[in-house]
Amino acid sequence: MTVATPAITVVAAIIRGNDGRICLSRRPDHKHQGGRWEFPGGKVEPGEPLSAALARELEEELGMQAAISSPFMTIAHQYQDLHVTLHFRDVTAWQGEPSGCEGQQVNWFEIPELPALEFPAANRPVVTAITLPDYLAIAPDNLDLEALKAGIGRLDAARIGLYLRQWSEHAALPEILALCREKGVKVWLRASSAAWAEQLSLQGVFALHMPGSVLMDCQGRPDFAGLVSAACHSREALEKAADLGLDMALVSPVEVTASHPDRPPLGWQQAGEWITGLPLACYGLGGVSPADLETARQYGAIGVAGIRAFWPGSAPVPV
Ligand SMILES: Nc1nc2c([nH]c(=O)n2[C@@H]2O[C@H](COP(=O)(O)OP(=O)(O)OP(=O)(O)O)[C@@H](O)[C@H]2O)c(=O)[nH]1
Ligand SMILES: [Mg+2]
Repeated sequence: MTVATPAITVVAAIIRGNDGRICLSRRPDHKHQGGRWEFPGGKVEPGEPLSAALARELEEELGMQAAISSPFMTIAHQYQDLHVTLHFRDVTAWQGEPSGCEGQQVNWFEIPELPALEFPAANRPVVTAITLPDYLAIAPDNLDLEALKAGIGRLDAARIGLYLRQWSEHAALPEILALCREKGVKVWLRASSAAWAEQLSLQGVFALHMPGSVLMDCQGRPDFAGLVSAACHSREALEKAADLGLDMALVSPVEVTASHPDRPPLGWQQAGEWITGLPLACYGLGGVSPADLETARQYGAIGVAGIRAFWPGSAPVPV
């Protein structure tokens, strides 16, 4: 017999300082998930808008006022004793200096420090998502090596990652990865099979990306030290990616694309219904551009991806 556990809705803040650091607090020992670092926040009251709930919690817990927030990611998680729906929101403007009004420890951390901290189990996907770029550029097919290298040189590495769809078996791959490392560009590399992914020991690959067919054949999370993503065109594929414990998904096609004009698009509404709550950092792909980031966030994706609108052909992409 399964016993229903209580279910709560929580809103939590990703407080981003001007210097790029993130403000976290430590949960008091006696509370649920006590002693772990958390994104400050708390329970949403019935009928309360999420933004108002977050502003209230931040005033109560950290003494900061008029915090303006926007959606980043929603995760539903079943603890042994509690079901939580966590709405994580970005906070970039506020008044007052955050401090521990309830006696809790408060600290600012650099983003690369976050994955090593101890968080509640539900937080793993949002911590990963915070380390990811907002945009993912897919290198166009059939580029020659010089054009690829020139484009890499023009990528704004702080905001755009690079998916190499055609270069996994190319002799110049080590050279390309070395260039990306030098430029600080995070690289997603196509996994041609799950077995291939497991044999991979390339330096400097940030993430493995599995096409939909590879995901369907995959029996477990590939044994790869970096992050793993998958192409998902259905709710079932997203659930499989989540069940395998993957980190990310490229969800497509969100809109009609020039390359597949006959393929019916999902639309953001449908994509959002599939994505919201899953423990995966999702990028919307297909007929989208960098200007769609805010829309993507409204519907539960953390970023947007594509070829034409993202790849810097002869000039940097404005983001
Ligand atoms: N604030 C916050 N809560 C989280 C995070 N991750 C996570 O699983 N939770 C869970 O979500 C719930 C949040 O409730 P809370 O204890 O902060 O609620 P609250 O501020 O309203 O406190 P109160 O019940 O003492 O009034 C807890 O069960 C907590 O374990 C997180 O990053 N931030
Ligand atoms: Mg709280």
